[in-house]
Amino acid sequence: MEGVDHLASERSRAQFDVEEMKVVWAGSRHALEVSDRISRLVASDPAFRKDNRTSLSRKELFKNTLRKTAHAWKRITELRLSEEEASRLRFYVDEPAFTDLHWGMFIPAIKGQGTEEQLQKWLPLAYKMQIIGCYAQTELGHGSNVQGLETTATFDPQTDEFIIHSPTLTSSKWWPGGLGKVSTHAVIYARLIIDGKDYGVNGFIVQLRSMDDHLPLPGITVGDIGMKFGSGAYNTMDNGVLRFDHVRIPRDQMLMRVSQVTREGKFVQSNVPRQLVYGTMVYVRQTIVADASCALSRAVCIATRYSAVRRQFGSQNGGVETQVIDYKTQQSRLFPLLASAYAFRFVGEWLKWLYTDVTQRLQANDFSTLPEAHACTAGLKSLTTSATADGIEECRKLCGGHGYLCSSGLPELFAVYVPACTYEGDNIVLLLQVARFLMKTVSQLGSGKKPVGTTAYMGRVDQLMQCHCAVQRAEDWLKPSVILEAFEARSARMSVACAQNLTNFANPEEGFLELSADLTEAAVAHCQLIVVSKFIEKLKQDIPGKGVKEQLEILCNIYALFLLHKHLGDFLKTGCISPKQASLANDQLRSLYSQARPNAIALVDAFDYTDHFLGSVLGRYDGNVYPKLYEEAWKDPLNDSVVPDGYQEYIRPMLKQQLRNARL
Ligand SMILES: CCCCCCCC/C=C\CCCCC/C=C/C(=O)SCCNC(=O)CCNC(=O)[C@H](O)C(C)(C)COP(=O)(O)OP(=O)(O)OC[C@H]1O[C@@H](n2cnc3c(N)ncnc32)[C@H](O)[C@@H]1OP(=O)(O)O
Ligand SMILES: Cc1cc2nc3c(=O)[nH]c(=O)nc-3n(C[C@H](O)[C@H](O)[C@H](O)COP(=O)(O)OP(=O)(O)OC[C@H]3O[C@@H](n4cnc5c(N)ncnc54)[C@H](O)[C@@H]3O)c2cc1C
Repeated sequence: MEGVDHLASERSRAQFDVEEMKVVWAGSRHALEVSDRISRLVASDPAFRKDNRTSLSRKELFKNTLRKTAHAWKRITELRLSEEEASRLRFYVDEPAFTDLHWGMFIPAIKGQGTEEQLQKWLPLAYKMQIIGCYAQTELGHGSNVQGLETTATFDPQTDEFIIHSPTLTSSKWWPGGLGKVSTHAVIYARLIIDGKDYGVNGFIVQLRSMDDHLPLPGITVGDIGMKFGSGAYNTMDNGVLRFDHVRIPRDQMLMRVSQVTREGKFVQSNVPRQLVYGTMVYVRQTIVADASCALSRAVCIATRYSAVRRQFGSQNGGVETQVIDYKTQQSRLFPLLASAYAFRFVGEWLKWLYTDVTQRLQANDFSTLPEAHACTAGLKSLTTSATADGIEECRKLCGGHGYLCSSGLPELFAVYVPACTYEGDNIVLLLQVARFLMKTVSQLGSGKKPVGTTAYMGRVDQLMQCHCAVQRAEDWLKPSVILEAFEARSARMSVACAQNLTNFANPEEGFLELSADLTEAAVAHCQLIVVSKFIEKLKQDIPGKGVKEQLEILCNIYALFLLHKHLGDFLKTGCISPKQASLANDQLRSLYSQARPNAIALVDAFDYTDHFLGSVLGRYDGNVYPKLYEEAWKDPLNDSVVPDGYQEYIRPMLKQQLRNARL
């Protein structure tokens, strides 16, 4: 029934002020106003339709993306949207495109690694999209091992130029988004060679295509690397391959904030750490954490609404059947994901603050917090993207068979999202960075150097190695101090155990390789502690609105106790809690699911997603699922004709053959 809200009774059960929760989710009243206005603007513009995406060929899909990005840019300029509004518009258009890399990596790379003169020259062009750029770091042979990149930038003192060259097949740039067909320019990463000496990997701005006819400039070979996972999905993006044959660029196109090359060919290292060459990755990893909460909340919104609509079993005497959301198994799979979406939102907010703080410190030549910022962005990127990718797939299963239909929105969401576990650093490689940071922290404990920030708890290692969890009744698990102590003790004990095991190896690097699986588990424990503690910190703030804080407390406890349940082996093995306390935690978790149940629909409404953005028949705001599923099926191109194309060639002869055989 059109116009009827099938979820109205669910909404009426909510025990909190949804409008105020929307403000908490958005981050501020202003952010909510902008998001709400821009999402409706996109949803009401037919140029941003996306319901036919999965049935287009690659070429049609790509051209469609070009059309949408051009239309988006037209609207941004016509309406004179601010940077914040423009970025919300691109987000709600919801189609991976070269613009993600232009705004998300090319511009930040120049901003972070360019000198003042370079910013003045390149940024105005990039902001007006008079040039389009990408971030070309990864090569066919090396992605994770950035030090292993092979592209060379050799200084020629005769002409005051760098010669950019791809010496081997494996040195071909491979993967950069926006490179294949669109970008006119790239920030490329290459080994700096002066007078035969290798000064390591640095960034260079290189023009790739003519500004007149878009043809590759001499010495440049460039193209798309081919179809990727899933129909539609990430195939809107032109991930590319790029080779250089002795391409010359002026010396002032090396990004020179971190290191410089003088006219005479002298290499000069600034007083900033070399690791700032990796700064763009720190920035993007931070944005990816915030994005994880968006992708997960979207899947959870679809699965929650559908779980309230869907009914199976349980009817007596012809009465209505049970809503699947009322099954405890459904709740125990769905509600931790709902809680995770909120948890990732808040840790993303905090990480943004951390990134801003480290950036300000760097400007004042204070580099002390850079290692922590690197560890936090790397670790949280890894943790949240892995959980989100798994969570989207779980949401598909929570929707039963219908979740497998493209019209559920979940297959495409999964296909677009899952590479987040790989890009911007493979998740295991990033956890190993966190583990290195933790091992360094543990090794310095006796030296009098006090750990700070997210490792401050390690300063209480003696107490954490011995403490006993105080839980006696299930409700004791609701105390934030109890939860924090259990997570801190688990993390500290796992790190210390790894550090002790490492001392059994004569060569520490060999030991690190041998113990790397344990080390990644210690890193996960540390990162989960960060997420739990930032959720708890968030709840210490003044949060207005009837019942809003109470709901967030329930979600925070669900998130923490779900992790405890999932990683029970860690907690028991390290002796942080007893089997009896584990069982009490489980009792408490069940009770929390019952408390979340009446609020579930309102908690996903608080994400404030339009039906256009969700792109899901199952997740419709009005819950009118079945008629729309039925309608959608008839729109499939296969249903354009009643008898399928191919009947005459293949089906009919087969049937006739069977008939002949039967007569014989
Ligand atoms: C783009 C817009 C994004 C918006 C997001 C919103 C929505 C997104 C949706 C769609 C868009 C998707 C776009 C995807 C785009 C993808 C882009 C890419 O993938 S770009 C390529 C990324 N590549 C990587 O991440 C490579 C991974 N490898 C590395 O980072 C490193 O090289 C390494 C693994 C860390 C290197 O390890 P190694 O041991 O060899 O280190 P060294 O180089 O020797 O360095 C040692 C010391 O330096 C410290 N370090 C390392 N990295 C950093 C850093 N980034 N910052 C600070 N410090 C760092 C390291 O810890 C060592 O320190 P010490 O131990 O010596 O103290
Ligand atoms: C959709 C997508 C978009 C991308 N966009 C860009 C872009 O715009 N620009 C760009 O420059 N790059 C881009 N990339 C490349 C991306 O950054 C790399 O693919 C990524 O960093 C992983 O590197 P790799 O491919 O070399 O993986 P590998 O390192 O080869 O990983 C293969 C396996 O080896 C394991 N492994 C590797 N090293 C270690 C180790 N030290 N210890 C234990 N295990 C290890 C990994 O865990 C993984 O299981 C993109 C990739 C994708 C998929």
